[in-house]
Amino acid sequence: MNSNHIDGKAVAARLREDVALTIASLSVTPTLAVVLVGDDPASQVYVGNKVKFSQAVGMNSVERRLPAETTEADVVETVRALNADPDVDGILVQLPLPAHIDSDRVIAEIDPDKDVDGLTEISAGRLSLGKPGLRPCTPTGCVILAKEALGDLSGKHCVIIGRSILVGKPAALLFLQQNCTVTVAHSRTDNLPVVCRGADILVSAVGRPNMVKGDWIKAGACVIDVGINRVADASRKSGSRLVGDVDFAEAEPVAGAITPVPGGVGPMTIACLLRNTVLAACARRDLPVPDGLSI
Ligand SMILES: Nc1nc(=O)c2c([nH]1)NC[C@@H]1CN(c3ccc(C(=O)N[C@@H](CCC(=O)O)C(=O)O)cc3)C=[N+]21
Repeated sequence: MNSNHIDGKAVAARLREDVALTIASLSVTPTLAVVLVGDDPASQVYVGNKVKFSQAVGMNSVERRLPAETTEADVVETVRALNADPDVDGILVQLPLPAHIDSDRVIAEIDPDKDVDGLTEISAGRLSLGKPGLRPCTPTGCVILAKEALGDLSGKHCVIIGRSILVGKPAALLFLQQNCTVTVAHSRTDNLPVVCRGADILVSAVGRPNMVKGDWIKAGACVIDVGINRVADASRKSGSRLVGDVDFAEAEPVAGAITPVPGGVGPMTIACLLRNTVLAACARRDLPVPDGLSI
């Protein structure tokens, strides 16, 4: 691995180790519940990984697999039962849900104190107000990786491309909390390459393969690539491969530090989910934030 690559797999493994050590020191075993509706193969892989890693760190894992034709009312009922179960610390409803189900309605049912995805209105409000609460996993992973490369982020200009509820917006608030100067750019931003060239930290969360070019990047900048895009590749047995939003070949020689895809932000998302589950387990019992899990 090149010296300016940020090794998300290694940082995630370290975070999972910290999670495992924390769990070993607690008098309770945190429990993560995952709700999966339907049989989208990509979702099955993520859910499988979540279950595998939660068990590896010594956490209990509960799965609720429901058929694709499950009604919205039945999914809501499943979430309510997990809310009411005192042994369940974290609830994740895998997205996207089948088209006949309103995911906003389902997410609104999740007890905010068990909302390990940080997606409820209460969690978003707590983040926005700077109050304690559960933060979305992917943006948290971005902050941890930027700190891995740069240390203290105070005063850095962070440009985020993308304003999604899942990544862009919460990332802006989390980098602001790190005392960054934050710019949120998006599809209507004028002179996007010029805006990006002002960034000390460039976070791309768009979902367009190879969109961010080398000349969009300030020399020495830290580049965090959230995009996970599958593109055709006839040279692969599978016929495809994953690429980020950043044109890696162009960006790598310019950047001071850069996350690869795969092996960058993706593994951090799952590690942060496990971290959130431990944080939820502690907060629900009025225990302090464990040493080693603060960022
Ligand atoms: N409620 C909810 N919360 C989520 O956080 C959520 C979700 N729904 N639905 C699906 C997306 C997608 N997602 C990923 C997590 C890890 C990798 C990951 O670890 N990727 C590996 C590569 C995996 C591969 O090779 O296929 C990597 O980037 O290195 C990818 C994608 C979480 N999501």
